[in-house]
Amino acid sequence: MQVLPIHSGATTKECQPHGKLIVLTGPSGVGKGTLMQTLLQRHPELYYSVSLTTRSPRPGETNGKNYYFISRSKFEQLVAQGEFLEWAEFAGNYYGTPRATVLDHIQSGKLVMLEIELEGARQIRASFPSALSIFILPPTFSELEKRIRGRGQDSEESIVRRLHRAQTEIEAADEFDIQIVNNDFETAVKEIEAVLFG
Ligand SMILES: Nc1nc2c(ncn2[C@@H]2O[C@H](COP(=O)(O)OP(=O)(O)O)[C@@H](O)[C@H]2O)c(=O)[nH]1
Ligand SMILES: Nc1ncnc2c1ncn2[C@@H]1O[C@H](COP(=O)(O)OP(=O)(O)O)[C@@H](O)[C@H]1O
Repeated sequence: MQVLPIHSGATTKECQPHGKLIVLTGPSGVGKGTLMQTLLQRHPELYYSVSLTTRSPRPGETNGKNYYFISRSKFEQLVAQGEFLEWAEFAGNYYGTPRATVLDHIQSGKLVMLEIELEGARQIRASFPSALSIFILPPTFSELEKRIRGRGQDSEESIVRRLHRAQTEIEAADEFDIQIVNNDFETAVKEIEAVLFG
């Protein structure tokens, strides 16, 4: 009689490849979006989680690519339904990370990238301790202001709110796993690549 082997140890679920959650945070204008774009171009295997926001699209922004642009009432409904992994209000608008798509992609073995502000990054640290968080710092505060103004896409009111918030955000840099100064752009990309890919 043939005896069937008894399997112990890992379940089927545990045998599946597991991805990782990577959080990129830092003040507005520091270069997070530009760094992320470059990383995605160079590493198409990364999965970028497109957030939902109540902010209006900037010229050139596309629904579903940069953000999903939705109304405040829709956003609040999704919050009530528990659809966000994290969410926060920033400079008068809501921003949030869709829970289901992110968890699905981690489960399927992807490196999932979030580009989010401080409060959301703190929520991820609390609810997802295995996530790796990277804080992007400007070389100086005046360079940060130069970048936000140079981008030329925000109203004066919005710029002032972002700069005010930036001071608090920069003070929180040490809460995160890794700090990278985005002074020379290419150096900063290489430093993030070293963190992601060893
Ligand atoms: N908490 C949270 N913050 C987000 C999310 N998506 C974007 N943000 C952050 O919200 C802030 C404002 O984003 P945005 O209006 O696009 O302005 P920008 O970062 O100055 O270009 C930035 O710090 C983003 O990183 C999200 O899903 N959750
Ligand atoms: N290392 C850098 N040196 C100079 N300018 C930069 C650098 N990184 C990004 N920038 C510029 O700074 C501005 C803000 O960058 P952006 O990616 O929109 O920031 P964030 O997404 O953090 O708000 C953009 O005009 C971008 O081209």
